[in-house]
Amino acid sequence: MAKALVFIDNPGAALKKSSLELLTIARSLGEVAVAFNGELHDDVAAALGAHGASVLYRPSAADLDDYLVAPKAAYLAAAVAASGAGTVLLENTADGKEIAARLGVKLNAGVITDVVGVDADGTAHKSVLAGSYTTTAKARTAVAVLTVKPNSVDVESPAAASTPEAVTVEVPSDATANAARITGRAEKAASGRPELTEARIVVAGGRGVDGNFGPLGELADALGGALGASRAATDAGWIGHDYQVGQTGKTVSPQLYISAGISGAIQQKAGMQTSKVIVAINKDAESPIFEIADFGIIGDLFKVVPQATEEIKKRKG
Ligand SMILES: Cc1cc2nc3c(=O)[nH]c(=O)nc-3n(C[C@H](O)[C@H](O)[C@H](O)COP(=O)(O)OP(=O)(O)OC[C@H]3O[C@@H](n4cnc5c(N)ncnc54)[C@H](O)[C@@H]3O)c2cc1C
Repeated sequence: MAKALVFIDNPGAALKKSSLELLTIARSLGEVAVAFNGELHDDVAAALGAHGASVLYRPSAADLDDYLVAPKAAYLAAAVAASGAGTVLLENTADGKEIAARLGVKLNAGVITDVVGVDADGTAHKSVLAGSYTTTAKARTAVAVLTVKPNSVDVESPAAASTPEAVTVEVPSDATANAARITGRAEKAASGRPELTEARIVVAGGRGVDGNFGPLGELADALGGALGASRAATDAGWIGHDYQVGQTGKTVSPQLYISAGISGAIQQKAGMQTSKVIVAINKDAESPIFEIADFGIIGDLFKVVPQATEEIKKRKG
């Protein structure tokens, strides 16, 4: 039976939705193994079993987080060899893509990034050219490495849970020798909102918010969503660059993307066009954002957004 290996870097106290999505894809490809790095809580190990993992690989070294990603790629290559996996699945984050690239070089494996769907035979679907085309690609190498965008598949649990076997993988002794060591870390203040690239709902604002993200923040909170922004808004210093969606910002693919006061330039679309449902609020009926919106509201966001928030709160009770 074909085997798929899912890499989960620092699973934390509870599995992220994006990890569950990778496990769902892995199960459609064959037998599932997980290679993780960092601490593994008992209930997370149980959740991995409940989502079909039959083997859990842990690195022999506990200090991989002290380096940039190179040693993680070396560990993962060893885990691929131990598991005999034909497909490796990682998150489509900057780190995930760098690990994938390094793994591809180490294993002479085909690497496909920005994946939004995987068929049972390993054919990957990816969104390209600012989301205006979908392409299919299949690696012809013995091992395929795929990085998958969050919110690409619905999470499913298998009928029967397994009790995974724990296996320690020896990290090659030279893995850290030439790797860049991290010399400092500063934790970002938590917003209390979901992570932008993981959120099921994103409320994004552009130049039209004119420096005031307050009403959009209230809508995001009423919906349990994340806040996003166009580059015009981040460049103006109204909100941090972390919030930027687009070609030079983050790529999001939520179930619902609410765009307010954003014109819909190609570079903005590049980061959000694969959203399942797009709602646009703009006072200019000719704005290009309406070309890709599923629902459009022509109006002043400072009138529309608070009304929507109030109505949503009322209905939620
Ligand atoms: C190399 C490169 C990379 C780039 N990368 C990115 C990127 O990653 N992300 C990104 O977003 N952009 C990016 N850009 C910039 C992009 O080209 C646009 O300039 C930018 O997206 C415009 O932002 P905006 O839509 O907020 O502003 P504008 O284009 O100025 O649009 C503002 C909109 O708000 C509407 N509006 C104004 N007031 C209101 C109101 N009260 N109520 C409702 N609507 C209102 C207006 O009708 C208008 O449509 C990049 C550009 C380049 C050249």
